[in-house]
Amino acid sequence: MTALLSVEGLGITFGGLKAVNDVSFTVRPGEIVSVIGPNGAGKTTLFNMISGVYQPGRGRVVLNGEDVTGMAPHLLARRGMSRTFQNLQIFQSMTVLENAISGYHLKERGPVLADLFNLPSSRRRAAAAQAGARELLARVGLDRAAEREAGNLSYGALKRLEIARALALSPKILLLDEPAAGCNAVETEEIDHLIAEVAKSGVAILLVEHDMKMVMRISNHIVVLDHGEKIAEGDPASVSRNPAVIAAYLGTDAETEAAHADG
Ligand SMILES: Nc1ncnc2c1ncn2[C@@H]1O[C@H](COP(=O)(O)OP(=O)(O)OP(=O)(O)O)[C@@H](O)[C@H]1O
Repeated sequence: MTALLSVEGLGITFGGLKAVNDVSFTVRPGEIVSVIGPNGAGKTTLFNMISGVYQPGRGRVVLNGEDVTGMAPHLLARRGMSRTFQNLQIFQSMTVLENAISGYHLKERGPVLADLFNLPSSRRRAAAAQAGARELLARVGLDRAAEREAGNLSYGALKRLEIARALALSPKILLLDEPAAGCNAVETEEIDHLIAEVAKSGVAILLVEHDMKMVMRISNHIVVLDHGEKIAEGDPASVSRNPAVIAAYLGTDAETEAAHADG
């Protein structure tokens, strides 16, 4: 199957620091690809370039055959790219349902006058958004919490709500920035299942995550960054055995040990 997303030689420099340098990889429909690496490796910066938050200094982002390098997030959303952020972007004082509905408004902005005068077209859009939002809440296991204030949800439930909102855009690819950060083991497992289910439906998933157990469990493919460079990529088993990866996480002693073990 051909790539849905191609990242080609992407790079950016901040005041002389090559935060990301010449990084390339691809993501296919239904595939779960994770980007890992030690703190400061460049994961979030890479995400920000792919999702149009930062303008890359070098390289290209190709989505579904179209060069979308540096394209604004709302234009990427219309082309099928949706993302969540490391810090929750939930409206705490709104209900769970209202939060899910807000995802639809990102996509389906109708004419302002129609909304202002509450015309039938505007009412139809609102009803469709509400029905869609309820379906999404069922999909992420929050249907029974629809009328609750979002601020009263557990952290894991808030993370799932954020994924529901991103799914309202009917993405072809979903970028998840640390979806399990701050979650306990049970909540992480719920998010695991949700991500796997979304991928199974054909949506490509690109993930940045620190929880290594989760990454190893759910990823089809892993890209490893260190100091802005891609130092390895492959399936979970090969990446976890890779001496360069072990060294990046644990220091050079581990690299020496791994080299001895291999030799
Ligand atoms: N806007 C910015 N201006 C200057 N330097 C930046 C900026 N954003 C990131 N950096 C630097 O770029 C490097 C990569 O940072 P980045 O946040 O992408 O790493 P990360 O792998 O996501 O780290 P973490 O795992 O800690 O979230 C770091 O050295 C960071 O200090």
